[in-house]
Amino acid sequence: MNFQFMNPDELKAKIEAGEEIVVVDIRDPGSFAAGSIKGSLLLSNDNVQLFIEQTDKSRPVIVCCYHGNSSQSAAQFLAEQGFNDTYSLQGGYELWKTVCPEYCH
Ligand SMILES: O=S(=O)([O-])[S-]
Repeated sequence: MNFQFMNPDELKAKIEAGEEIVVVDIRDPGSFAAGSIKGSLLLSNDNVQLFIEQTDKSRPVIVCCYHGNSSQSAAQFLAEQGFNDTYSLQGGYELWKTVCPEYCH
């Protein structure tokens, strides 16, 4: 199973439709605290195992990083852990905050 790409407009549509998605953010905690996608959770080496164990693997997981590069390997990693529907957010948070400022906090 390989990851796919998702652009900010597609993610916004899923949020607005109330879809049961999981958005994870792999940036550093300071950046996450300064601004993140509404409803996202910070994923780090400290909590990734728990996340893998406790998350329904059929739910779509969207990985956010700074610019959409490192999220690709994280999305691939999660796909290899059994997640069936994983995505790398194109452009990362830097693009997200310009396209969807209403879904930032
Ligand atoms: O590699 S990254 O800058 O997209 S996190």
